[in-house]
Amino acid sequence: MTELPNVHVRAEVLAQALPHMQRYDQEIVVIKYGGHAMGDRAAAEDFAEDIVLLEQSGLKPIVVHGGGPQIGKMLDRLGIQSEFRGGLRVTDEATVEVVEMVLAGSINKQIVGWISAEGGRAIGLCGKDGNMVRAKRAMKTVIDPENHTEQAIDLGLVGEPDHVERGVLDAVLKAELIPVLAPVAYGADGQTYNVNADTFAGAIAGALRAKRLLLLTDVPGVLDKDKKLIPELTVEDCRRLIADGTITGGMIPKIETCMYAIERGVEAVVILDGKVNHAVLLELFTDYGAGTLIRRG
Ligand SMILES: Nc1ncnc2c1ncn2[C@@H]1O[C@H](COP(=O)(O)OP(=O)(O)O)[C@@H](O)[C@H]1O
Ligand SMILES: CC(=O)N[C@@H](CCC(=O)OP(=O)(O)O)C(=O)O
Repeated sequence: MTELPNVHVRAEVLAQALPHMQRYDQEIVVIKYGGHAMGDRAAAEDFAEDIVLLEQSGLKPIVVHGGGPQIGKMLDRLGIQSEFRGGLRVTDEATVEVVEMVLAGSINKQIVGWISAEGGRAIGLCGKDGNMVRAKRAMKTVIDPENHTEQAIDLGLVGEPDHVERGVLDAVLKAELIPVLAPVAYGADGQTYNVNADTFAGAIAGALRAKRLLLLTDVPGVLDKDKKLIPELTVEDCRRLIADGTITGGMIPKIETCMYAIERGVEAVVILDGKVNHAVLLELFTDYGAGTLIRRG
C-alpha cells in the first residue's frame, strides 16, 4: 500500500470521527478530571481544548474535578495533618475549610479559565450551588485483613451524595454552557461535606443517565496483580478484584463509582490515563481509545 502524505492521514482521522460524533450527538458525557491527571500547563490546555471541541461537536460535556494532591499540599503548608482510609480523606472542621477553598475556589476557577482561554463558555459550580447535590455523612466499612470482619470507620465530614437536583444542570446545559463542578456539598444538617470527586461524578452521571462517564487518572486504567492493563471489566469482575485485593487505595472509590453509575443506567464507564495528550478526544472520537471499559456484563 502506498503511504498517505501526512495531511491525508490527518483527514482520514477526522473523517473517522464522524460515526463517533453521531453516536454522542446531544448526549451527556461526564468527565472526571482527577488531581493526579492535572499535569503541567500544556496538558491542562490540551484537556480544555478537548472539552471545547466536544461541546462544539454537539455533545454535552460535564466536568467534575478532583484535587486531592493539591489539597494535600495546602494542608501541609498550613501544618494540618491528614490521613486516608479506604481511599477517602478523614476530614475534620479545619480540613473541610481547606478542601472547599482549594476545590471550589482555586482549582474550579482555574479549569473554568482554561476552558475560556480555548474559546469555550464554562460555568464553575459546586454541589451547594442551586442545591444541586445534597450530601449525607458517609458510612464506610473496611475489611480487617487479620480476621476478615467488616469494621465501621469514622471519616468525619466526608459526605456521600444523597440527592441530585438535575434542574440546575439542565438549565446550564440548555444555555450551552459547560458545567465545571467541584465535589463539595451541603447536608440537610447544614454541614459542609467533603465528597470524593469520583463519587460525586458517579452521582451526577447516574442522575442524568449520562451516555458515558470518563474517569481521568494517572494510571493507564485498572491493572492486574502483574501491573498489566485490564481492557474490559464487568460489575461482577470489579467486586472480585476488590475482594481479592487487586484493587486498593484511590482505585476503590473509582470502581465503586463505576458500579453505582452503571446500576443507575450509565451505559459504560472508562478509567483512563488523563496525562496522555488529548486523552478525552482519543477515547470518544477515535478508534484509539485506551484504558479500562466497565459495563454491566
Ligand atoms: N488495581 C489497580 N490498578 C490501577 N491503580 C490502582 C490499583 N489499585 C490501586 N491503585 C491506585 O489507585 C490510584 C488512582 O487513584 P487516585 O490516586 O485516587 O487518583 P485520582 O487522583 O486520579 O482520583 C493509582 O495511582 C494507583 O496507585
Ligand atoms: C473524601 C475525599 O477523599 N475527598 C477528596 C476530594 C478531592 C478528590 O477526590 O480529588 P482526586 O480526584 O484528585 O483524588 C480529598 O479530600 O482529597
